[in-house]
Amino acid sequence: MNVVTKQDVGTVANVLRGMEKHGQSPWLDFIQRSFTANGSLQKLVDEDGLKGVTSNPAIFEKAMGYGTDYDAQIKELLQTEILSPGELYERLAIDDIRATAKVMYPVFEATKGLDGYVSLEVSPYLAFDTKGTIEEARRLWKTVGAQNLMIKIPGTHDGVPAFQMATDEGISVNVTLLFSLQAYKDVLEAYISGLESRHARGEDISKIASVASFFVSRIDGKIDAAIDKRVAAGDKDAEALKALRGKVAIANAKVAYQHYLEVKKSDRWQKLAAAGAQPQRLLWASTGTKDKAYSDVLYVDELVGPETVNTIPPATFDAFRDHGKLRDSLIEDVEGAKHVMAQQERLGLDLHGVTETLVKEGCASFCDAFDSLLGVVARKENEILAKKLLIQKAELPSDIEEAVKAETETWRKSGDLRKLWAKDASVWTGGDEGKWLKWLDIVDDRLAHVSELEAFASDVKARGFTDVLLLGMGGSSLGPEVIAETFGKHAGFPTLHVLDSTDPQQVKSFEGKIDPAKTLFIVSSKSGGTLEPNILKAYFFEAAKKVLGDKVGQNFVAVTDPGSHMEQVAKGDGFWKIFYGEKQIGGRYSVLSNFGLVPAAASGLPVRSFLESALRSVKASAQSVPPAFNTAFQLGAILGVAATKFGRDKVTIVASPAIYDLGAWLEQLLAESTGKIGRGLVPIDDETLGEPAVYGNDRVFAYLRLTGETSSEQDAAIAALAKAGQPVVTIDLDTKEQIAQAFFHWEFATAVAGAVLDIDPFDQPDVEASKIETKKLTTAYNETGSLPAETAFATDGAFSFFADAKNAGALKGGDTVAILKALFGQVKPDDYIGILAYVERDESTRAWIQSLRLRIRDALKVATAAEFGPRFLHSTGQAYKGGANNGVFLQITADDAADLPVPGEKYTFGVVKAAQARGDFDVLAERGRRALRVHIKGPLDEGLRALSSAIESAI
Ligand SMILES: O=C(CO)[C@@H](O)[C@H](O)[C@H](O)[C@H](O)COP(=O)(O)O
Ligand SMILES: O=C[C@H](O)COP(=O)(O)O
Repeated sequence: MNVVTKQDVGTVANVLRGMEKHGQSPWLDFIQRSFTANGSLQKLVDEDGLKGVTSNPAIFEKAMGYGTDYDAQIKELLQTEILSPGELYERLAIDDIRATAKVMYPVFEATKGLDGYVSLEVSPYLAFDTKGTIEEARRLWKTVGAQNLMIKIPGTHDGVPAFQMATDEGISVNVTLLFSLQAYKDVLEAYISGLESRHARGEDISKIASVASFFVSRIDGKIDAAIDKRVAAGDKDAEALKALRGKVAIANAKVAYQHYLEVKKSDRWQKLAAAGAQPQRLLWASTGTKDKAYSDVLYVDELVGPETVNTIPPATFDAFRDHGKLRDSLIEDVEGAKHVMAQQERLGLDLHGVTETLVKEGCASFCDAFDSLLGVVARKENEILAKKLLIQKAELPSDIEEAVKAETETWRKSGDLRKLWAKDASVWTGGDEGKWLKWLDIVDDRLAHVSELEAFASDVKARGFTDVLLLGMGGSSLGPEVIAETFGKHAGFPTLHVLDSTDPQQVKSFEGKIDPAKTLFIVSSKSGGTLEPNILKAYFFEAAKKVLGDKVGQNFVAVTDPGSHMEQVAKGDGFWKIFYGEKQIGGRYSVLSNFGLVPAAASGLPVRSFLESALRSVKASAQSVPPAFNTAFQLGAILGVAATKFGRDKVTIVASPAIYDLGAWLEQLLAESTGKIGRGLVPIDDETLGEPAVYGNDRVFAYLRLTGETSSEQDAAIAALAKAGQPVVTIDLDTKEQIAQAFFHWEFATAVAGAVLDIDPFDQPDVEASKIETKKLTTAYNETGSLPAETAFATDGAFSFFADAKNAGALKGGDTVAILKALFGQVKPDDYIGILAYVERDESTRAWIQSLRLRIRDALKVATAAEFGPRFLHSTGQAYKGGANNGVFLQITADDAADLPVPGEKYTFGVVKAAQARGDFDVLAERGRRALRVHIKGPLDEGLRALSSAIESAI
């Protein structure tokens, strides 16, 4: 806009100034930071008599989306605050609006509140949301805090009630996106009603200003196009149609203005006017000429009239200054305008339909502009924050990449990410998903209460505990385990151990690691009813009581949901503290709630900065981030699309050695969330990478890479896989602390993948099924003193083989190698093999299972899962039973060298573990899975060695 050139001064500005004499105020449909800052806006006020400014999402997109005007402030804000792109945009926009309001304030004062306004629009995403609109209008009104502000609200069916409420509350509003006479009438009615209700309460109505932004040129754009089409098609009314070209928009505006004049005369209005009310002026918007065949000032020249505003885009402003003409055009030939309106109707141009379409398109195009604006802000934010955020890189074959792009665009158009944040279950199956989404807000919530956790940490330190032993399963143990394994011991704090097994040997080993008198026990169970933490609590409580006597409870802390059985137990047993979880968060999404934070604090992890790191991830996935820029969404879309459209359902998790245990947490999240109703993602964790040749076409590789401590073998293997055309997503963590970000990132991605898979990612129906089977068996044991008898279908030396009738039939029998051959012979390409070992999980068994799985993978070229029972029952077990039937399972049980009693029960830990294995197998069989159980008699290490060599011979 050439407003600052010298020769313009005092010469050609008069036509704009002259508008005032005709009762019309020229406003500017434009905002830009540099334009305000360098005095250009002031110059328009001084020289052209500019009386107001409007903005909209498209205007801010142009202002912020290009150039560097805002970069310095973005950097400055991000240095001290953790903001989402939406929050960042708002801060920038509000500063612009405030600066503009300051420039316009003298006009506001001089015109006694008639002019001098600057408009700020509510988020375009709220155009069909009354509640959201009024809330945002209130918030923006308060935050900007300028008398000469107008909040812009779209005049949609849902916007109008919000506008009425805002008026009633004393907020000045610019109602935008008005195209039809009827919509305008509704808006004026709402304005009057809003003023009336406020006046009836005795409140001042004289300070409220309002304009109704009636869009002009877009009407001609649509109507003219329809005319041209019909004329080209040889319409019989071609001449009459041609005569309407470029006429309907102005006629429509003139007729609307007549309505304004009539209402002003009404008694209703007169009463309000007497009480000091200001009329709601019509504001002509969309007044830039689009059709080059018309005058470039058509929609200014032809709409001049008293008590109106024209918000003019910069180029039109310049053009009007140069060659605009002033006359009272608005009230000229009103009959002619009515005739045009009647003609368009007679000729079937359907102005009604056109205006409805224009409202929808107008809302959609403001959303598009806002998406693009927020995308730019998100990109700038990512560039500035750089390594403070996880950095995700996807290397995808082109067909998957295209499909992910299409999925992204579907989500952008549907606004489903905003629905996800609004906890709208329609994003998934429309079931009760909305009740399980508190994890979206938990980081903010915990940060607000972080001082409680910090106080707990100092108390733990002060009490001088040497160890913390957490007793829990799945969602209650895996997050704490990642924290323990990743961060190790913090100086001055106890060492954190996590016990999630009923294997008697494993329980004993943990008991051996601690001194109960100097140990803080954290009993962790969301439901409070899970068997394992209850019996582990019973065991260690009794053990600790032996040394601590009546004070034993003081060494125990519970983390549980309010009202649970565990809460009662903790109260009854005089636990030192009870920390509560959130009922609206499922176990596997609970790591950033007290379930992860309490053990983290107890072990000395600085929870505040951990949570602040997590908050960065929350903000990076916020509802304001368009899907293309939301990396957690992208991850979820890749996993969902790769599984549903390309048969790549095995998510192979690779993690740098220092953060290796993230995979254990992640496999629960992915498997339990998605593996159900015959579909889902199968996580493959900790399977050392091989040559590209050992993989089929059923995988996606997710590489969690700690940049300072990478493994060159992993890097090379991943590079080779990407080169070979395997889909690879690499997520770089700059610090270990960023596992906090990874937690939220993956939770969000999993929720998205669940939506793509069209499942409920928050239930776990099949985990419950095996819990029920186990319960039946332990109850039977308590009643009869033994587990129900079972018969092996074959035995061979130290091995006995068990299966249901169908599996036993398929495996036939014979010696160990023959049976194993029959089992592995059933494996097809794209299947996976699960080794499910109910033995102590220690270094040597982990090394054993790892080497076995790799031999199987390399021989059969299928994915392998290496799991320990009963731990995996609360994790991947869900997918094995509920997901696709593409798993082949070898369950391993063994005689326990020694057993341990469970205080207060007839059954022992060994019995529980046996019941769990049998319950697990029964459900696998019942779900038609290919499965075999091998039981090892005698010394475990010998049995495992013999089993390995038999498997070696069988594959
Ligand atoms: O509604 C107001 C002012 O109240 C304007 O900012 C309005 O949004 C703009 O005039 C239009 O969006 C511009 O429309 P167009 O020139 O793109 O058709
Ligand atoms: O993943 C959850 C486990 O099944 C444990 O559940 P819980 O925390 O209710 O004891």
